[in-house]
Amino acid sequence: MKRKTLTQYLVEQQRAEQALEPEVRLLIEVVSRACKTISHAVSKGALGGVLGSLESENVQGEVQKKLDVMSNEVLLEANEWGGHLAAMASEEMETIHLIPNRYPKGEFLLLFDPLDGSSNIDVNVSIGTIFSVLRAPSEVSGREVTEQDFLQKGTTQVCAGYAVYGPQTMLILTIGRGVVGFTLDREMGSWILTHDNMTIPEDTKEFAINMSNMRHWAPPMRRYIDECLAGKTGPRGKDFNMRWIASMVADVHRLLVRGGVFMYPWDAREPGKPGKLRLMYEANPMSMLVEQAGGAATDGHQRILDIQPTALHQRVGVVLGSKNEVERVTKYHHEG
Ligand SMILES: O=P(O)(O)OC[C@H]1O[C@](O)(COP(=O)(O)O)[C@@H](O)[C@@H]1O
Ligand SMILES: [Mg+2]
Ligand SMILES: [Mg+2]
Repeated sequence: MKRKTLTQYLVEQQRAEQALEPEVRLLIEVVSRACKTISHAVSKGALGGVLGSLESENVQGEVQKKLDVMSNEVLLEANEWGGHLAAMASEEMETIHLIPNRYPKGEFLLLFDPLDGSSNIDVNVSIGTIFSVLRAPSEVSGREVTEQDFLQKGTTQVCAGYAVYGPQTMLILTIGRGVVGFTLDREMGSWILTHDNMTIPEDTKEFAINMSNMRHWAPPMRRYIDECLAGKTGPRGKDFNMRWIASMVADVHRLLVRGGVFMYPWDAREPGKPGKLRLMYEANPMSMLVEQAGGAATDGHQRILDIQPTALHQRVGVVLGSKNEVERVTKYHHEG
């Protein structure tokens, strides 16, 4: 059986289903090409001179890795001239990146975490790129896009996805009609549709959380994990398994393939911050994918996609994955 390429899938969606605007199709193609370039650099590792850190810090005060900066540049460069975007925003840039005047402008906004899982780069563990596409508000025609234009709820995302650079390089995508996965065929240089309907089972026996933060969690979070750890003889009546890769892309990819619940909750290390992960270019795109796959995503209190952003680099607590587990964690937070 001949498998579909990403281009064939997108053209089909555009033609037969009227589910995809031509500009969004082209935009996805450009992002996917940039991810191929990043994947190539990742696979070269030390041979390509991409390992290690720079002297610089990003806006979040995190030391930048060479690959963080390189991936950011690849995405900016690839998307600048396509004519589909009004502006871009990235984890690695303090403020938004306007499309230079020498290029045509479009009506979409692209947000990305160019390299997710930075702490795993040098140790050869799966990392990725996360992206989200919004429509620029209609009033922007005739004026410059501002940061405010990006501050839209996750429910307004036009599409979202990620590339995971692991044993295989894959691109996982939603255009609001389920979740599909493509595997990079390196010889052909093509993304091939290999996972045509990714779904997350409602129940699971696997959780992902950084347990080293346990003493800092809020009581509802501790309650949930304590109950999981109690296993068969505890209140849940079953044994749980735990995984923590420390690359959100790889952890979310696992639960899109076999279910599970992923959590990076608020903790008391920095009580003023709602969480570690970023709403606009980590939590929102992943929440759209998870919901489209039949799962759920909350910040422990409310649906992530319903949160009204107030800042580009806003952080958020994250609980996402198998629906019944996410609902349980959220219920424990409501009970206090
Ligand atoms: O090291 P920790 O605290 O467990 O954090 C791991 C989390 O941090 C992140 O690496 C943050 O992403 P960046 O690498 O893009 O900053 C997530 O991918 C991951 O879930
Ligand atoms: Mg990240
Ligand atoms: Mg990153």
